[in-house]
Amino acid sequence: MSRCAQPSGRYSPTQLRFPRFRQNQNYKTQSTLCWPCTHLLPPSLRPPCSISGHRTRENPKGQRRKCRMKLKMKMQKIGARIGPKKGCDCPKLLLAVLSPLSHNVKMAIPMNKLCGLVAATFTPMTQENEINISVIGQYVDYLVKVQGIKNIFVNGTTAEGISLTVEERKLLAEEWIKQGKDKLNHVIIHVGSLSIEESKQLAIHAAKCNASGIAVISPFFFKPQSIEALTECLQEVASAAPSIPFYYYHIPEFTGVSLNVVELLDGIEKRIPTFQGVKFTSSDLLDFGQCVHKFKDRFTLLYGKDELLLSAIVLGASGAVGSTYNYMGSLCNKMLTYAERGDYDSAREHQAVIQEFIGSMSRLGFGVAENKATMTLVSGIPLGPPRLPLLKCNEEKQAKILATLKTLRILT
Ligand SMILES: CC(=O)N[C@H](C=O)[C@@H](O)[C@H](O)[C@H](O)CO
Ligand SMILES: CC(=O)C(=O)O
Repeated sequence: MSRCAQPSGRYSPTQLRFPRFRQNQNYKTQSTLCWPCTHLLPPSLRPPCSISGHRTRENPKGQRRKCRMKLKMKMQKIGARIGPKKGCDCPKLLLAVLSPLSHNVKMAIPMNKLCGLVAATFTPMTQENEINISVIGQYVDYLVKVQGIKNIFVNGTTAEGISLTVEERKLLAEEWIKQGKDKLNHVIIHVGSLSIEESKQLAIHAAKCNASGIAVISPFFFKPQSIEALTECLQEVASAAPSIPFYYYHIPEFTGVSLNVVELLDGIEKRIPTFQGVKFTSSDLLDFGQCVHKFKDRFTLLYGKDELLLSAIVLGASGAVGSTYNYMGSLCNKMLTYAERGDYDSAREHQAVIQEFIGSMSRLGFGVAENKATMTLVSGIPLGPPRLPLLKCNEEKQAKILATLKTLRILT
């Protein structure tokens, strides 16, 4: 698993140990529009005269440099630069710039590529099942300081995103982004919904809030029956927020949509210029392995089964998104460090603890309710009960979870 550059350009001690992570130093910190494509910009973004320096009515003296400077400054405003054709991001950049939502929006290409561990956050609720945003600041600090987690995935499965109203989802997105500012590297907002229109609204909102990216699950009542149908659904949502990176969230166990991801990825950037990667929550390591093998240079491939992460790392996962990183992030970071050093015996020991925990939780009936109770037990942050249709984790189960956490020394 590779780790990526911090926005500041500095690296944390663990990240420095990862050779593939260091390669990412070269990751673009700015998006590039090539000179030939500058003429496709709207007139307001173009210099008032030809960039070639030819004399025109608007540019009687043929002032080439002055015009270039003006254009450069305009591009800087949207977080981009002008550069050579090689390595340019023209399609993405032009889409973002030409979008009606583009004013004052920074560019789609992430400042730093998403990798390493991403915690799928729980949604804090009061005992009355209302959203409780008051503990989100404390939650972010806990993730960063205690678990060494710098990326979050908001309003997903763990967060019961699908059971929340659009207004609640917007409020949560705003609060997580606000609290994560200058503390977290990436805040990805899940905007999937049964209604594509609702998804689009959420995507537009996430972009306005400066989310690091959006993710979308497949619709799951009326299901897309083909790669083409799924691509159209994703394209529709992505095009509503052309200024931010887009991730497909593959979770067939929940959506019932098990179309092969490797087939979906083939040529997807032509349909979705902001396509950035996949959050792959399935134990189909054949499909995942093929995705990595064919697309790792183009896309970010995040694995989502915490109990199988070590296998996914061996296959070349870019990172991982999971619920247990909320409270076993530091344990899992240690596993990654061992794996990166090539010490697979120690890495396996750590994966075994995680498997032991998830295995024993599964025997208890491990769902978001039990998971949420575990996070409350480990972190001390009151996260409250889940929402219906999920039932609260009862006291007896909580006692068993606590005992397991202690036996495995996850909680001391
Ligand atoms: C269904 C679900 O919530 N999957 C999570 C992420 O996608 C995982 O983090 C699991 O909770 C974890 O792997 C335990 O099975
Ligand atoms: C685990 C995860 O990624 C989610 O809760 O959506």
